[in-house]
Amino acid sequence: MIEFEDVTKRYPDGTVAVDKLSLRIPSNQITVFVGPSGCGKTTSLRMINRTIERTGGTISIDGQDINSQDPVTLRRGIGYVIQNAGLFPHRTVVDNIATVPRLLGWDKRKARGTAMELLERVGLDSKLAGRYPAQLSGGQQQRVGVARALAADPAIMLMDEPFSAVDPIVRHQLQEELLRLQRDIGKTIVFVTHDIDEAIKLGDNIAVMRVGGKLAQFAPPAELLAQPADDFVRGFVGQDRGYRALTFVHPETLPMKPLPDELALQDGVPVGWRNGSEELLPVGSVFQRGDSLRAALDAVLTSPTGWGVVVDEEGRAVGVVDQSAVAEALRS
Ligand SMILES: Nc1ncnc2c1ncn2[C@@H]1O[C@H](COP(=O)(O)OP(=O)(O)OP(=O)(O)O)[C@@H](O)[C@H]1O
Repeated sequence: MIEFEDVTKRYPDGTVAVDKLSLRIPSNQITVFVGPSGCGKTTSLRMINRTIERTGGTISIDGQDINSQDPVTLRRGIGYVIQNAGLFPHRTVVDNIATVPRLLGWDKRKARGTAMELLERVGLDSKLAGRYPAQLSGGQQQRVGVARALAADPAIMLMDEPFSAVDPIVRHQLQEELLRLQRDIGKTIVFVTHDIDEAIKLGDNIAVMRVGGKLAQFAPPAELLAQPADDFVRGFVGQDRGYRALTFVHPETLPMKPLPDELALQDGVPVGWRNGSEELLPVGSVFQRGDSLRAALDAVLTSPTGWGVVVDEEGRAVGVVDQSAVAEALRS
């Protein structure tokens, strides 16, 4: 656990970036700092690895005050990922990833071996190992950044707007990959973003901050959406929080109907809707039994027939739900 107790940062010019911040960041989970520009997110994050020194209060990791540790040693045990990846331009991908293990004194072969494993783990082809950062796409660079931060197997990862500089599709992929990776590695991740949707998607807990470096609310996303602490949080979470909250509703009881004849299948996988002409209409989005009500609603809204298709883990259609069933679930 990382604990902030009355932590303050006053910059030399008098700016109070963080003001008496107290919170507990649980281990092995993703905690997201979110808030408007200038609210002190980055400052809070960087005080954890002491790249910014606090001016008041205490920060401890597993009960030990970080000021009692040598900052260089502290930093080597904490992965750090930033926007635009921050890769060393004159080092190849594999050498970038191997940076911290090499600093820790691992021999070159072992460090490179680990780097190659990590390359695969973050979804990159081993062929990219010998390239330089400028020869990669933005999304690939971010993946290398994540691999580099993971190389020494730190218990903690700090991520400062790591996916902000890539286009929305790549961003979505990187978010999915991070969640997949986290299911395997279970690190204590502290993630900074100004995007509430990203916070809701990734966070086990979300710390909403307001300008002046004050904590407005610390809660799991479902609670934040259902019970914003005040008007500031309500405004920040946005008008459509009711719709977003459906992400956390898992309707176990949506009545499913048998597959209608109009649904065309190929090896059980839905490929389109028949409507009397040669061309099939697109299926729309599909969802699985355990998915959220948001996914079910999306499926019925994007299906040209109003039937949302339910699939199994292999993507094979198992039934459909109709709009009235989803509307009923929304009311309950
Ligand atoms: N070196 C510095 N000297 C003086 N003030 C600073 C310094 N660094 C940051 N600040 C100020 O501290 C406040 C918090 O900055 P910080 O970068 O932590 O905010 P942030 O929430 O991460 O913002 P953004 O989302 O725009 O990156 C801002 O008012 C900023 O101008």
